[in-house]
Amino acid sequence: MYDDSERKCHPLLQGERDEEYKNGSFSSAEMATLSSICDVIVQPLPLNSLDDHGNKVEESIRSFSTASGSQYPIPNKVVHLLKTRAFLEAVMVVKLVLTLLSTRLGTLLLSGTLCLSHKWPYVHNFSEIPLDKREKIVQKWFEHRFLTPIRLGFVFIKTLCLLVFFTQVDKKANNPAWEAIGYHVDINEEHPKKEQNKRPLQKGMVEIMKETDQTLVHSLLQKGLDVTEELKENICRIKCDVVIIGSGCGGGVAAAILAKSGKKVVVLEKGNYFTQTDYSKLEGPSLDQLYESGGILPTLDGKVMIQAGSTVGGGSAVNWSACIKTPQSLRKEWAEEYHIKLYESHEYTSAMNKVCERIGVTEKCTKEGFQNQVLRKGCQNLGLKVDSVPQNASENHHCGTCCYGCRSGDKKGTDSTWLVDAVDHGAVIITGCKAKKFMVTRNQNGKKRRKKCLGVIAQVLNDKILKRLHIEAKVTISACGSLLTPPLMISSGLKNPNIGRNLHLHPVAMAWGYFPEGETDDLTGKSYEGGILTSVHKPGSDETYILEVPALGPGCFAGLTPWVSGQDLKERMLKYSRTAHVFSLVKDRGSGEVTSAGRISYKFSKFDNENIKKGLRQALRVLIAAGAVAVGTQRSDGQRLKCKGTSKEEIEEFLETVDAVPGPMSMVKDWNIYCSAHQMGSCRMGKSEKEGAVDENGESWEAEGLYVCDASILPSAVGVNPMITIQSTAYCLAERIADIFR
Ligand SMILES: Cc1cc2nc3c(=O)[nH]c(=O)nc-3n(C[C@H](O)[C@H](O)[C@H](O)COP(=O)(O)OP(=O)(O)OC[C@H]3O[C@@H](n4cnc5c(N)ncnc54)[C@H](O)[C@@H]3O)c2cc1C
Ligand SMILES: CCCCCCCCCCCCCCCC=O
Repeated sequence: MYDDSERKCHPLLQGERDEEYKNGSFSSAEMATLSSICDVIVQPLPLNSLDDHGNKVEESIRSFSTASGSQYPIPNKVVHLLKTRAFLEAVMVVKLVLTLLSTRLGTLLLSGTLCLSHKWPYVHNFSEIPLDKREKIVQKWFEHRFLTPIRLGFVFIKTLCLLVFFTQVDKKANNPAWEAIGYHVDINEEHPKKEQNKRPLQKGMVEIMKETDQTLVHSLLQKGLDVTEELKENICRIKCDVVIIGSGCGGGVAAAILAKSGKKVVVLEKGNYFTQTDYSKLEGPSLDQLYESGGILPTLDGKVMIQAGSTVGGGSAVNWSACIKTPQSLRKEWAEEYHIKLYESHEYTSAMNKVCERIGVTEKCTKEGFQNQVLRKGCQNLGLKVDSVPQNASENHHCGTCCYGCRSGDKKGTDSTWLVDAVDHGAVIITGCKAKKFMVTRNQNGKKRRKKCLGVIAQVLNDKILKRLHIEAKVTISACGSLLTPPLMISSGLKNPNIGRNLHLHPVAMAWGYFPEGETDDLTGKSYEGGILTSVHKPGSDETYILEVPALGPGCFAGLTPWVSGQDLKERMLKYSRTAHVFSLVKDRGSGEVTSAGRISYKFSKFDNENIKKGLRQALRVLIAAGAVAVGTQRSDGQRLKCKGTSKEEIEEFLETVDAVPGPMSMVKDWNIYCSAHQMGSCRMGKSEKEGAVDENGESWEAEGLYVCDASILPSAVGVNPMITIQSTAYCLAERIADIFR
């Protein structure tokens, strides 16, 4: 257990909150209904219901079996997440479900005869119905083929309830369910590598959350910035050569290259700055503080759960360290089909080499974790190619929690590489600072572009500071990532039709396999231990899927697990530490749109569905070949197969039933939720303003002096983990911008 005085992590990453959770716009009746739905999702079971076949049941399992999702503050935290993280329609469908089920008539409408009894008043509210009947009602709605918005409301409640239940922690950073599911987090684990410099970016850092109206200007002046204050308008005006919005893969590289070229660079980052000594390894607080929308970012139809980083270092601070160079075939495609000659140039090859060198890419880790062992063993047993995945970390890096920030300090995100170079050359990073609008005017000389960008207006994310920042710069670079660069450009009045379109997600379908301790001794460790993504199966150039393994903490694992009954969910979670996931990632031809923050629509193409199906079936074959005793998919009906003693024919028969099923909003009985951690293409490069939002130098076709240096400019989906491609592209564009300056 942890003694608070010893706690060594950032308060924001510790998790527990003292203040009461308010219920917002939900009435007490609706809160009672929500609690009774959470009571179904995480269901109190009879004491010996999770018996391990008569063996002595550990006390932790007994208390896990009786635990309920209705326990305070779980429903209240669900409401808090809905209010703070969900898009409007999600809140509306949940509100509709709760309002209806809080009345007898509404419950009758949604539940039919299951809400009737012989006792007065004969028709009951949902929260008054016995648990077994409530479970039947929820099961019915999960497979209801009509009124699918109502089903989506139940799906959102299920996902949030499970995420909260398995990620909430007490003041000692403990969760009562973790012992039962075999999960353990030691937040006080010493850093194997004594960090040389506690906060390597400090000398260039202005952290808005630590400033006040009285201190901000002084802090900015101290960093050598040209700052003037306009008291009447409450504006703090900063002048610099280059302002970069976003400190992730693209922004970090651009900041380093341009600062090194002698330019005064200001980086705006809406997230906060955390270093290895701040990270807690706690899933809940880390999702909340280090991820866009707290890690809860579904597409508008609920079909894809999206994750993107939002902290200093952006995605590179939370990603899984896979460093795969841009495939030669893709470089050829981008050069020939999209006419982006950069990608067939030596300039780009050289940039990739410099990027790999700067972020310390190593070829092969010394020891693989459980899930990567499963992938490797299954591929080898099937005679499939399986490669090691280069990492931007040392070869003996096995922290396993890079997805919550690398506490070992071994992973080389932009926060410990490119941004360090930038501040070493005078760059200033302003955190907790959200760009709201580019300052765009008509271009007087009108030579290059109709408009000209003069800089950016930013909001400080600290309600104790009333000032707004106006940053004037010769060059403005948007590096907000594919989900947020387009909304920023659109809210600044830019109209190029490619802005916010052609969004690619690399959709991921997950398969799982269970490997009981002691039954497959060659597969050691637990699902959440060791290097996250160190092996990959790439079937071949004509295929457009790859197989890899994910990092899933208990909350995300449970949130993605199909819920078929309270008993089944708890039985599945008891197997958490020895359940391996293998995902199939598709180089998508389908695409989506993101024209305002947090509102993402996306459509799978027929081609993508075919490849998802192929990849998912192959993932299941790999899991079976690795020796899983049971395998399954994330399909809503809990699609699975017991493998022991199953014949090849039975396996193939099962695989025939595996498909790329639609999402929860589609009018089908069985649906699936996919995932995405790679977003790209929503402001793609093009050889004309018809074909792209920016030109081959990354400059907006509409506004002179406005550039984009993030994944949004990529012409299409990459097909492999994109970090090297993004950083190398940013490297080339920043060098070109520096040349323009020269
Ligand atoms: C969980 C996860 C695992 C991944 N694993 C890998 C991997 O192993 N290998 C790999 O190659 N790729 C991986 N990726 C993908 C890779 O990290 C991303 O593709 C990459 O980080 C995208 O770079 P970017 O520059 O486009 O944006 P990001 O790196 O996302 O950076 C954008 C930054 O801009 C900030 N921002 C946005 N809007 C504003 C605003 N208005 N004002 C101020 N700041 C703003 C955001 O807070 C964020 O910090 C992973 C991604 C995730 C989420
Ligand atoms: C509340 C449940 C949210 C669950 C989201 C889980 C998202 C996992 C992302 C899986 C995609 C992996 C893509 C490859 C990442 C490495 O490059």
